[in-house]
Amino acid sequence: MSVPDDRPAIRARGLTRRFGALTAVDRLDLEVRRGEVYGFLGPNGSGKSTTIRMLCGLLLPSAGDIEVLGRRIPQQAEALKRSVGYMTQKFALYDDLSVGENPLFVASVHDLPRAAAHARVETLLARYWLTDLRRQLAGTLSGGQKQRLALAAAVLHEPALLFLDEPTSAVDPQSRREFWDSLFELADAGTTLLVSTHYMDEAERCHRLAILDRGRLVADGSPRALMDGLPGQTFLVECAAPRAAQQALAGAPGVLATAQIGASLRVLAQGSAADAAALRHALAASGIGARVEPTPPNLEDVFVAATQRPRHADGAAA
Ligand SMILES: Nc1ncnc2c1ncn2[C@@H]1O[C@H](COP(=O)(O)OP(=O)(O)OP(=O)(O)O)[C@@H](O)[C@H]1O
Repeated sequence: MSVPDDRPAIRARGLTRRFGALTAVDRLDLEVRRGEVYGFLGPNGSGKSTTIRMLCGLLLPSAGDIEVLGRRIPQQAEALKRSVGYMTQKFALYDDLSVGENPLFVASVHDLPRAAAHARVETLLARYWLTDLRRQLAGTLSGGQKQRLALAAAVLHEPALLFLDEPTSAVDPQSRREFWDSLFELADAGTTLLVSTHYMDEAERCHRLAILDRGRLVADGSPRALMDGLPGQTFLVECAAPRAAQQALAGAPGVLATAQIGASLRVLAQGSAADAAALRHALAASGIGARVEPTPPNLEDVFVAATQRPRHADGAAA
């Protein structure tokens, strides 16, 4: 199905999903352009999977409007089946079918003619480095190999739009990088991708992304725009006791957010209210000697600021 050029691949307005008393997704507005790699970043339970499942037509919204590839969801979800692919962190293929048999089975579900199915499966096994493993049972593959096979199955019917829900959470760093190279190959060929992740380096690779927190969209834009739009100044604090330093700075004037990264601490502070000297002073008052230097903001800072501030604002820590 072709989509008119001027229409986004995904548009959602006021998207909401309640489970009993819990509002898992809260009045979400979203727009994903055609051909872009769009990221969903958020803490555990922030509503990423629930949103993706509603956009795919797998879960009914409690409220709101969704349009995907020009079709209204959930009303026209059936008509979208052929244009959309879906892949989750959980391996959804058959452990006791081989690497070659799994995508052939998926092809039969999509009613692909036999000869075309065989040709397509060969192409995909080669593209995702699975040809030599074709006779191996899927259940015996490594995490990275399983994800490549799952990707092959998800794109078998050449969907215009692919949803990926934390696709790399069970794979090693090198496999994660290779997997993302494959995602960009798909995007270069015109596929729109919406991918949720916990990993900052993956989010940074997206063309644009949305940060979710407790079901709400708390920031969206390109990684660059989000970093440039961060209010205040970021500081790197290096000291022997970063945890104690974090506690000492938590209530200090002008400090918006803090996050311990390895042995150091990143601090987001309001421009005029706190500079390096003021932070050093606040630390010294708690008996902590530290090196404090301004540092360029990164996506982690954006994430911490976006997901910490509302908690301070309304006092409703999850
Ligand atoms: N079927 C369900 N019934 C009741 N509550 C649910 C259901 N599905 C999700 N939730 C709740 O909705 C909230 C959002 O969950 P969701 O899985 O969408 O978050 P997530 O951001 O994908 O989390 P994670 O990163 O851990 O996968 C959570 O509090 C979760 O417990």
